[in-house]
Amino acid sequence: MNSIPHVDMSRYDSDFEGFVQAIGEGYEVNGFVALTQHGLDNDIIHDALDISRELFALPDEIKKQYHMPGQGGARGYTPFGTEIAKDATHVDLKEFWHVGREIEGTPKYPQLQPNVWPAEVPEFKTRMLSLFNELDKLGRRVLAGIAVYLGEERDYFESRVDSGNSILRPLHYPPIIDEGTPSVRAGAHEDINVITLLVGSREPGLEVLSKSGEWIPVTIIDGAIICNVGDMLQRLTNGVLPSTTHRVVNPPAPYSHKSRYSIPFFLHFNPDVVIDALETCHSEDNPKQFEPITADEYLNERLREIGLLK
Ligand SMILES: O=C(O)CCC(=O)C(=O)O
Ligand SMILES: [Fe+2]
Repeated sequence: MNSIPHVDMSRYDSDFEGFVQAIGEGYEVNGFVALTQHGLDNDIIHDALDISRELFALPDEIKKQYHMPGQGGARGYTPFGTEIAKDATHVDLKEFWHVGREIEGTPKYPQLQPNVWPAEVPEFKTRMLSLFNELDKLGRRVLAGIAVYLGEERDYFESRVDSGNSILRPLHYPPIIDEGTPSVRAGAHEDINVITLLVGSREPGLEVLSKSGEWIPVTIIDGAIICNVGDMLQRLTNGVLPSTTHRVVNPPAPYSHKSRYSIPFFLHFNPDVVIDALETCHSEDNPKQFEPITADEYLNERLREIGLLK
């Protein structure tokens, strides 16, 4: 692999079978693809990135008012130097805000906490929710392709993700002041969730670990959306679709003197979904590698490991 494969999303409507093969094979080999012709309005992406720049430019004292300790960083602000990649020794060089599914009335799952919005940046709410909804829709199309690739019905994931604990994460990596820091912008990790859709930064830094153990810089066509497999989908497929390790390294100058902004959308299962290997993904020769676990239990276990839940 010298970068990640590109998958043309317009084939979803024009050639679904072709789309299924392209996305399934892309994931089986790399765990990472870039989606082109995805139909997502560029203005929605740019408006969300612009407002996240405004948000992170607020003074720390203001941002910290929106930090909700004890909730696993599930909503609102998480300050610089809080998250640490699993098994890492140094914290990541980033701050972020978590937006969850916006729910009207009584939530079906109490695990989905209400959103927290910054009073100082009123448009943050509408812009983030429009990006959340668009990425949620796009993610479900990707999942329909994956379901068919795995020999399941096209709508296999629908009832399992429709009220999921999905998270939109505007991220800010500030300029690197101490060039000798042992920390990196985001230490090597795998995503916890089902799939991740990533919009934003075209600045260098994001790298994925190939099967042969080399770090490959992610280079993509402008406007494409990166989409990768998370640990929950890896468990569901008994490793057939790999959750690929990735990181964001500190770039060389002049990029190191500039902030980096990106917005991943972590698509999650509904909290009560039991993640257990699909029938098509295990056999006598390929026994189950993972114990069944609910999405909610698994999420909490992983949040403890990365320092977001005590
Ligand atoms: O900022 C990026 O490009 C990647 C972020 C990421 O991998 C994460 O937040 O899980
Ligand atoms: Fe990630």
